[in-house]
Amino acid sequence: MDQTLLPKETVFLRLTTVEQLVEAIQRLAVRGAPALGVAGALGVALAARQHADDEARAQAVHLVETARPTAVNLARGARRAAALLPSFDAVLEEALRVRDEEIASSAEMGRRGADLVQELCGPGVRLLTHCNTGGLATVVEGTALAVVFELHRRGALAGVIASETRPLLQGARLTTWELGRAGVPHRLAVDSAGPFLMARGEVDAVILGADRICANGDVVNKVGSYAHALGAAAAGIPFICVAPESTVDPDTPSGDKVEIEDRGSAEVVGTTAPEGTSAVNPAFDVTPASLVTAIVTEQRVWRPARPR
Ligand SMILES: CSC[C@@H](O)[C@@H](O)C(=O)COP(=O)(O)O
Repeated sequence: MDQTLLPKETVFLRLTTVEQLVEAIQRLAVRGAPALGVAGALGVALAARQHADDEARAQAVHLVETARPTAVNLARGARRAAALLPSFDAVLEEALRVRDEEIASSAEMGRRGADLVQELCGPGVRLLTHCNTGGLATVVEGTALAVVFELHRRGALAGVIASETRPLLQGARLTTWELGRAGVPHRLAVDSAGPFLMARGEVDAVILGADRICANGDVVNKVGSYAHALGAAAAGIPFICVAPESTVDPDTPSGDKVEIEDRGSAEVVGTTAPEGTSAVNPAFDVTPASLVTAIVTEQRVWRPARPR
């Protein structure tokens, strides 16, 4: 589904070449870390079908792997599938396995995360989430939103505040769309309202996803996450990250080693600032492990802020 057109239009994309896939990833028609992992693996299947020549195929795989730099899932999914080249059938099978694993992980994260939120916050919980972490960003259900949906099914959720997520509004456009379809009570807030709403006692926990979790527990996620983490710490409420093991990157020791995608001026300046204004536009930020109450994966609940 072309995520840039939501919520106004639901248009399905049929991507048949590596170049089309890379373009869709770069303009965020396909986005979200686990979904990028699946897309990366499927992209290698496209490369296998498109190119008989080893060098051309390797170049196509490189294009897929590096389409966006921050979410570890993309390169990881592509490399996993590429290990089975040149067989198209074997690569496709592996790509579909990546997809199926993400579906299974979402279900398990939903259960584990909901148990944790209920343990930390009790009944009738009010959550704040950032960016979009539902089925659009994964395959089905999601990461942080899988927890939200599970809490809703359990009758344990009072409501969700979705923060807009400037500048591309994944929260305002996509999270509200997914919450609305699932019948989850929600309200939209501008990003900068988050810490104040927490200070005013309107939020019991912050819950969001990740694009990369470093070996020390630093969480790299959509820009704005760090401000919510600071707000949560000041308000004394939990800050919970939900992400599959495929987003945990033991090879990156800490957040300062991660390449943060800068998406350039145009999408920030838009039509509001004077023509010619240049912008700084990091798409992600780093929340230090010391501010993270818990990281929930399909396998464990990791509390990186606690001394080991
Ligand atoms: C389950 S997705 C978690 C993250 O990938 C999500 O929070 C995020 O930051 C996505 O960024 P995006 O730039 O929209 O791809």
